[in-house]
Amino acid sequence: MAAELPLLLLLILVAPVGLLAALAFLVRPRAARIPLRGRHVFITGGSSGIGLAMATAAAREGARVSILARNAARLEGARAAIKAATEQDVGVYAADVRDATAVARSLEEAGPVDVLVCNHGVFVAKELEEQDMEDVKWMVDINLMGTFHLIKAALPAMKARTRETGVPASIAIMSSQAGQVGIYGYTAYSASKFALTGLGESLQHEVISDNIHVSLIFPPDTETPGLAEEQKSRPEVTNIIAGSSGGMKADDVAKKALNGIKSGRFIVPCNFEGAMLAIATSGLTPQSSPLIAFVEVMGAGLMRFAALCFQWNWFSTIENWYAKNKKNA
Ligand SMILES: NC(=O)C1=CN([C@@H]2O[C@H](COP(=O)(O)OP(=O)(O)OC[C@H]3O[C@@H](n4cnc5c(N)ncnc54)[C@H](OP(=O)(O)O)[C@@H]3O)[C@@H](O)[C@H]2O)C=CC1
Ligand SMILES: CCCCCCCCCCCCCCCC(=O)[C@@H](N)CO
Repeated sequence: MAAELPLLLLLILVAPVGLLAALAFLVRPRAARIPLRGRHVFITGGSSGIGLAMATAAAREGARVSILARNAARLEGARAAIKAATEQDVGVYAADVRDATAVARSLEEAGPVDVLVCNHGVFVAKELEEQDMEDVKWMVDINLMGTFHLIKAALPAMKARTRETGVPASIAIMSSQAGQVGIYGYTAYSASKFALTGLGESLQHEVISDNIHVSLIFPPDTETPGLAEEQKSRPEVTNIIAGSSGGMKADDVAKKALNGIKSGRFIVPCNFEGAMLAIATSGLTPQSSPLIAFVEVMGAGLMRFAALCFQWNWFSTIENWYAKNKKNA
């Protein structure tokens, strides 16, 4: 036994190092640094909440920032706020992401983009039975189809630009933790956000040869005008389950998002629960960091167990709430 002890210690030490070395060789796409200074960052939904926080932070880092949203007055308000905070002037484009022609026209006017942030998004939480099909379609049209319109319009010039400069570019897509796990009240919203993962994974394969990195960002509940509006009518059960992940401020989400973009991360979690969710849902997602890949490989079983505990808790919440409110009596 005593003779085997050094051997055992060696194995315990060597195995992880060997795994890490294997992962350093394996992980794809290769890690990249995507600078912001002096580059054109185009942010949809940049007039409010997370988008406005990202636009402000990017301007502060010396990027040339353009923002797109529908409401022209709110856009001008955002432009003035960013000017006051950073002394930088941003370009504003009034368009609805559902209108492919208007989106293309805005991108044409704004000029080639280095970092495209598809952040626009709408959400109304309701049980599907209570939700009108118009609202379902509205969320899918804006959150999913709008993102398609943007990427289709921006991609040709982005590719030409990376070919010309050799500097990597980024397409970032704002998802949500409700895009990693379906929860009560979010059938339509979750569907629109889960779909963005399929879009992003496939797109990353298609654009990697052009030195373009895709990032999917997964925030928890974040203090924004959008959340304040949502909370006026969000089902109580949704509030409780969404509370499993700690709320954040828009500025902190913006910082996490921009750091993820700059380091070319495919999956960008924003808080501790988000990091756990990312491991639990890592599946076949691209991964450029050997260290995070190591945590994913080692943590998989444990995170599955944690996930089952969360589901147990959520189903208990639902059961108790229905028992108390006699919904099915
Ligand atoms: N806040 C939260 O709790 C969370 C938010 N998210 C996601 O983050 C993103 C931003 O959310 P948040 O900051 O809260 O949102 P806000 O509601 O505060 O802002 C939404 C922005 O999107 C724009 N927008 C909405 N619809 C359209 C459209 N059809 N065409 C163009 N622009 C549009 C709005 O401008 P206008 O209305 O003038 O068009 C506004 O600038 C969304 O994708 C959301 O799903 C993810 C997780 C949590
Ligand atoms: C294995 C470990 C599991 C870790 C914990 C999981 C916690 C999940 C909570 C999901 C919260 C969803 C919030 C959606 C916010 C949003 O998008 C709306 N505000 C609309 O914008």
